[in-house]
Amino acid sequence: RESEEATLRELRIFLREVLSRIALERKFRNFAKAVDPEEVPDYFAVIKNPMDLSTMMNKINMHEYTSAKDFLVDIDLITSNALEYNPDQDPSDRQIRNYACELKDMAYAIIDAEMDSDFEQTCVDIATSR
Ligand SMILES: Cc1noc(C)c1-c1cc(NS(=O)(=O)c2ccccc2)cc(C(=O)O)c1
Repeated sequence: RESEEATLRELRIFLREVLSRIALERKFRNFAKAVDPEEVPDYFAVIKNPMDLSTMMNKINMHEYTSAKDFLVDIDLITSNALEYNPDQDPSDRQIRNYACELKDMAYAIIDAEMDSDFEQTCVDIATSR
């Protein structure tokens, strides 16, 4: 229905705005693009489901998110991948883990504060009705 398309359009506009705010932060620069196998040769042997902010922007534009919940699944993946690939005590592992946790917290905080729960439920209902 037209109104359903209007609702999903509004969701995409909101999710692009959330991603844009996150991607502005310098501390999240290593999550902005896919890990480069030239830079991190064994990454894709360890991490089976890579995810990054630019891939998420592409997924928004491909209409692959039908609710904020779907969007947060990929945010969680960015974070869990960073924790999995960078588990050691050394400062560089610890720093990327901290930034990954801050990215997750920022995404959840924005959505909890700015996403109307009725709007989210409407999005979920549209997805389940399809
Ligand atoms: C992400 C990520 N997950 O595990 C690790 C380890 C990283 C990660 C990846 C890179 N280099 S990269 O070429 O793949 C890249 C650069 C800029 C944006 C996105 C990726 C550098 C660093 C770093 O700390 O300097 C960390």
